[in-house]
Amino acid sequence: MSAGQEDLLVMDKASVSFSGFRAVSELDLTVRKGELRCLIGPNGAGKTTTLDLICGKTRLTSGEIRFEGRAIQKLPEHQIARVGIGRKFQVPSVFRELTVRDNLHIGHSRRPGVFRNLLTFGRSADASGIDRLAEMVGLENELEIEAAHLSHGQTQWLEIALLLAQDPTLILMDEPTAGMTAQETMKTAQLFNRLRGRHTLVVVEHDMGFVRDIAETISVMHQGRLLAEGPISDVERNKEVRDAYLGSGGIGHA
Ligand SMILES: Nc1ncnc2c1ncn2[C@@H]1O[C@H](COP(=O)(O)OP(=O)(O)OP(=O)(O)O)[C@@H](O)[C@H]1O
Repeated sequence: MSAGQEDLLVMDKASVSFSGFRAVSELDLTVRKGELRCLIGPNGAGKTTTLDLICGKTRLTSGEIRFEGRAIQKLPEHQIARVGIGRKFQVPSVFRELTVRDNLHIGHSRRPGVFRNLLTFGRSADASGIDRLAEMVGLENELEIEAAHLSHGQTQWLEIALLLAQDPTLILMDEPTAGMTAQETMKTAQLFNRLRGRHTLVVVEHDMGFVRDIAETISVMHQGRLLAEGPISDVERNKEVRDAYLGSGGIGHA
């Protein structure tokens, strides 16, 4: 893909080696502003490592990562977060003993640092912002429930709301539907479709039904490299992708 004004994230021949093993190899990946990009591929393809490289958790061995035109690969992780890249990890970080409303209250403050947020806790509620966030993730009826009593899916949605509260320009998510019921997965697809265009998302997923419901462009990784990229119909037809990942039964059988 050629460089354009709307390119938000550009990985340019990004590589990382662990003790000589190339987990990501000369990866070129361009994500445009407002895009919802799915990253798929077999186990060990380098998908999580790619997210780690973007958010600065893992350092590039060679290559470059540009965000809004600026090279970020040498910035420390907290500064990468500050320039507008947010990552949702699988391990929940919600306050389990607090209600959904109180969790969102803490997350909603734009002031950096949880401790400062705790200091202002209860004094400067932005109720409408909290209600909007809760509605966005489908937790508007759970606002007074303690986070400890939420289902797995609801906890994940609260995590997403806490991330949205930080208003990152680019959101990275690793297997957001892992452990969810079929109904929760469906609701998560609806949520992602609501986020489409408002945020830029890079989502690593194995659940191909979910990918089918949300994806515009899919990037397929295999052995640290980009194997294919394009709309789901193109990716599904690609012989190399079928051989490496999807199998002969098509994308619904991955
Ligand atoms: N810190 C590390 N040290 C050594 N090897 C690593 C490290 N991180 C990842 N790897 C290796 O790099 C390869 C890519 O791993 P990665 O987790 O990125 O794959 P993935 O595509 O996300 O796989 P999965 O779908 O199973 O999560 C794997 O072979 C993994 O063992």
